[in-house]
Amino acid sequence: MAVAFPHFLTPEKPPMVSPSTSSQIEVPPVALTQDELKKIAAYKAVEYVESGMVLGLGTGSTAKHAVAKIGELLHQGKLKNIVGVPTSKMTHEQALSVGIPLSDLDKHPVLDLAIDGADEVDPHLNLVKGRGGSLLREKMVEGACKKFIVIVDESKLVNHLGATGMAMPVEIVPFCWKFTAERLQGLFEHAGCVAKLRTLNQTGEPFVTDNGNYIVDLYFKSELGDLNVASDKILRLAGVVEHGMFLGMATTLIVAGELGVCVREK
Ligand SMILES: O=C[C@H](O)[C@H](O)[C@H](O)COP(=O)(O)O
Repeated sequence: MAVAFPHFLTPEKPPMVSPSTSSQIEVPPVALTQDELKKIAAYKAVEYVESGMVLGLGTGSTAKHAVAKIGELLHQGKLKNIVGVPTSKMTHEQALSVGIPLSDLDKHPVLDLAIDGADEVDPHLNLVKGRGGSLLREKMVEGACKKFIVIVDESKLVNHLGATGMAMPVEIVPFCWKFTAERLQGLFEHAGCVAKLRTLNQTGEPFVTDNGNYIVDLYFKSELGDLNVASDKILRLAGVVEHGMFLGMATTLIVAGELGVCVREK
């Protein structure tokens, strides 16, 4: 499945020393860092960007590499007439700083392509997103795109969403958040769910999203079961704004790993 690294990335991967010049000692390549893998996936996704496109600009430590590369290509004149719709305040700032003209869903209700990272990706290209605090704007923007490319390093691949003991984020309104958190936990008692309000490390104050809401992270001890059923149950709860399961939305997955970069269309 893995394919060779594209030529523009080879400088990032130290060359093997040829046996003929190294007295038969082969020096193994230095392992790439997680950030280098994220950059490889992001740059691969940017190859899909064409002049004139309206782009959904993702959020996070992987998506930021794509935003930076798009800005660089615009600056070099290799891309023209790009309009970006950012999925967070942070991406809005970054996109402006690298010179990407911005718009929103009111002016551009249909987008050509979105590129964004994810916290988990399952074999059906379902995603968990929002561990960095963004999910609502991402879901709105990426749901309006004709093509949605997810970019990850291989550590994000899982067999089942939410089965790793990691957070499944749910954005809720601040009003009576304890009540909502308890009801969320109660929905998934069968899966040993524990619901925790996300707080800031320094102050212990609630983390506040770009939309002025709170996030409750759900932790499961066993498998969640049918994801669409779980999604419906969460969304039916008054007080919930959105959750971080992105089901059936991604059209393309780009994974970077030690063996290379792999592209999978849905
Ligand atoms: O809340 C953050 C977003 O959903 C990110 O896209 C997601 O958390 C992946 O972020 P990163 O690329 O930093 O791992």
